[in-house]
Amino acid sequence: MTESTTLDIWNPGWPDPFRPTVDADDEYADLVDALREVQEAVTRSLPTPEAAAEAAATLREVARQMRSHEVDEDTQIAGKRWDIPGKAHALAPVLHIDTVTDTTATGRVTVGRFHSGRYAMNGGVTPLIFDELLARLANSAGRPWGRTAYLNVNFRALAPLHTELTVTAELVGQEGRKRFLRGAMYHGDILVADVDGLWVELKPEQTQNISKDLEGRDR
Ligand SMILES: CCCCC/C=C\C/C=C\C/C=C\C/C=C\CCCC(=O)SCCNC(=O)CCNC(=O)[C@H](O)C(C)(C)COP(=O)(O)OP(=O)(O)OC[C@H]1O[C@@H](n2cnc3c(N)ncnc32)[C@H](O)[C@@H]1OP(=O)(O)O
Repeated sequence: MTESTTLDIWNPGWPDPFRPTVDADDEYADLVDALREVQEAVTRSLPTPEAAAEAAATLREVARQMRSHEVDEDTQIAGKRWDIPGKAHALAPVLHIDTVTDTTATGRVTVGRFHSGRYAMNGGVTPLIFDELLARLANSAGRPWGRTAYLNVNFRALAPLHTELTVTAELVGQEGRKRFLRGAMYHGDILVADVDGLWVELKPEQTQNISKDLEGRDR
């Protein structure tokens, strides 16, 4: 094994982003945690053909079970649990939102190899994290719902895996329906990425499909 491949073999001392704190009796959140664990474990593995075939059959069986509980998008839980990091959506990195004021928000995120480019966070994942925190701020403090119009992300340094990163967001201006936000991601003192984003307040006819999604939103 080369030195580079040993760098990212699972280390029990790393923070574990795949098991966020949820109530033990919160079965749905636990299901999504389990799915995150599968995503990470599959990503990290090189199973034998037999083991791969066995795992594929097991996963297809789980998919079959879940299809028997299928609901429409208004009713699904994935992505709508505002009360837990990652909102119970297995693709989204588990972002812990610590503070949201009228004009600022902060959070923490740790990603593993599922979200890796190569030994660092994939460049498509960074905007997902910014979108989550900046959107939460853009739409907080009683502001009517707005939609992301742009997110201009600058990648300043590699974002390490298995390491807690801090994320900040700030509302820097408002002009009519437009809300301008800025955000940054840090590894310790190192600026990893920053972002400029625009949220545009929706017109009444644009909100028809989302009112149900907003139920349970804390702010
Ligand atoms: C994969 C991981 C997933 C994790 C998922 C987790 C959860 C998800 C699940 C459930 C979610 C739960 C709740 C969420 C509920 C709903 C919301 C989700 C929202 C999104 O996830 S969203 C996705 C990305 N988002 C889009 O899909 C936007 C597509 N787009 C549009 O919907 C329109 O485009 C819109 C509305 C943005 C504007 O359209 P409009 O017609 O209302 O606005 P209009 O033209 O009047 O412009 C007004 C003024 O904004 C300026 N302006 C507009 N756009 C600009 C731009 N790009 N650059 C510079 N300026 C711009 C104009 O220049 C004008 O400026 P001025 O007034 O000064 O002239």
